[in-house]
Parts: sequence; C-alpha cells; structure tokens
Amino acid sequence: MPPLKDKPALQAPKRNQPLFTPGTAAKQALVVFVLGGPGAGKGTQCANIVRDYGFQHLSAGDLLRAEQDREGSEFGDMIKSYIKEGQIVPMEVTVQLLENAMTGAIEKDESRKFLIDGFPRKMDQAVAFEEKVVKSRFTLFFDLAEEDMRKRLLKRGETSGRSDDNEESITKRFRTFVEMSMPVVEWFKKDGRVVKVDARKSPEEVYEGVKAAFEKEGIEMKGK
Ligand SMILES: Nc1ncnc2c1ncn2[C@@H]1O[C@H](COP(=O)(O)OP(=O)(O)O)[C@@H](O)[C@H]1O
Ligand SMILES: O=c1ccn([C@@H]2O[C@H](COP(=O)(O)OP(=O)(O)O)[C@@H](O)[C@H]2O)c(=O)[nH]1
Ligand SMILES: [Mg+2]
Repeated sequence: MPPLKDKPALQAPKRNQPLFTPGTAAKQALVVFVLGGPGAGKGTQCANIVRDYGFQHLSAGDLLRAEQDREGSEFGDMIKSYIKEGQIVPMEVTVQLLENAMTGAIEKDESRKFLIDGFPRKMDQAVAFEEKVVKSRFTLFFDLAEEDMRKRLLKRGETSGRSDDNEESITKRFRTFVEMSMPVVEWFKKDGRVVKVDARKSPEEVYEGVKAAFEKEGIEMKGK
C-alpha cells in the first residue's frame, strides 16, 4: 500500500481544534456513497463505475489499510486491531483520510466526482462527513443475504491476504453491519437518498442495476 501522498503525517486533532478545515476543496465534490454488507460486491462494481462514469474510487477500507501500513503512522496498531475485530475505526481518522484524498485529487484536477466505498458505516461518520466535508448526492446500496456474502468473503480470503476475511472476523463484521451500518442506510432512505441494487446475480447483471441507478439519479456516462 502506498503512503499518504503529498500530505503531512496524519495527526490526531488537538483539543479545541476543529476536526476539519471548513471551506476546503472537497466542498466542490460530487459524492456518491457506496454501501452494502461486507462482500456484497461494492469494490467490484466501483471499478465498473470508474471506467464508465469517470468517478474517482475512494475505498475507506483501502485508505485505512494504507494508513495502517504507513511507516510512522501513530494509528497503525489501532487500525489493525479494529479491522481484525470487525469494529469501526474512530471516525476522525477515516474522515480525515477521505478528506485528504479528495482534496489531493481535486488539487491535481483528477476529478471532482467521488465514489466513497464502504463509508459511512456508522451514524457519527455520516453526520460529520456531511456537515464538515460535503453532502452526498445519494447512496448506492448493494443488497445481499449474509449467507451469500459469507461465501464470497471466504472465497476472497483464499487470496486476499486480509486479516478479516476469515470465519471469526466475518461474523463480527456482519454484526457491526447490522447494528451500526444499516441504521445509516435507513437514515438516508428516510431522506429519499438511497438507491438499492440487487447484488445476487453475476457481476455483469449487477452492473445493469448500477447503470439503472445512475440513470435514475441523472448521472451520465463519460463522453455522453
Ligand atoms: N456479483 C458477484 N457474484 C459473485 N462474486 C462476486 C460478485 N461481485 C463480487 N464478487 C466477488 O466477491 C468478493 C467480494 O467482492 P468485493 O467487490 O470485494 O465486495 P465488498 O467490497 O463489498 O466487500 C470478491 O472476491 C469478488 O470477486
Ligand atoms: O469507514 C470505515 C470503513 C472501514 N472500516 C474498517 O475497515 C474494514 C474493512 O472495510 P472494507 O470496506 O475494506 O471491507 P469490505 O466491506 O469491502 O469487505 C471494516 O470492517 C472496518 O473495520 C472502518 O473502520 N471505517
Ligand atoms: Mg470492499
């Protein structure tokens, strides 16, 4: 995993210091959250969307794993244990990593359209991000039963090398998903900002549902 590029080491906010700098470049972004249980296929579908819609893919899990492996990170050990236990890393860390990545991409003029994958997984993250960074346009929600997600994760675990793709961690991640993350989906749903996609079929068939969701939200493919 590469280190955080062109950014100072991530530091915990000092007492009485605002968590995020208001008015940053990230405010200009178009954000789509991508949620769904562990193994539902979020990352797989994000790759399709990046290819066809010109979004930048920011996976909160990938950013946390990169920070975990970054030499000198004061959060490395903490992130490692949260991930293995299927717990949600304190939101200050994740929101700051996301904001850094968005600001970096905007400054380099790569894109202002972001798919934020696997975030927000807990109400405090959702509220903080939308208040302090930017409000999401909508949430793409991949719907899949636990038994199917478990099968996909165990298969992924054969090659992923991830510390949390094993039976014990998977069970913990499912509990966290139901208790912490589903309330976030329900909250956005009440606000009319969730589009649900059936994730049971093949990746190609699931992508048809994704394209229909983007069309419904008025987001066009590249070059259209
Ligand atoms: N529609 C699908 N049908 C079967 N397997 C899938 C499908 N989509 C993704 N996978 C596989 O399931 C695993 C989890 O997918 P991934 O995209 O990493 O999900 P998530 O990011 O939601 O955890 C991966 O090994 C992936 O190749
Ligand atoms: O906002 C986030 C996103 C992820 N995680 C942690 O990172 C793990 C892996 O997340 P990822 O999205 O990579 O897993 P996926 O759902 O794609 O399998 C989660 O179980 C959490 O422990 C977190 O703490 N906060
Ligand atoms: Mg993923």
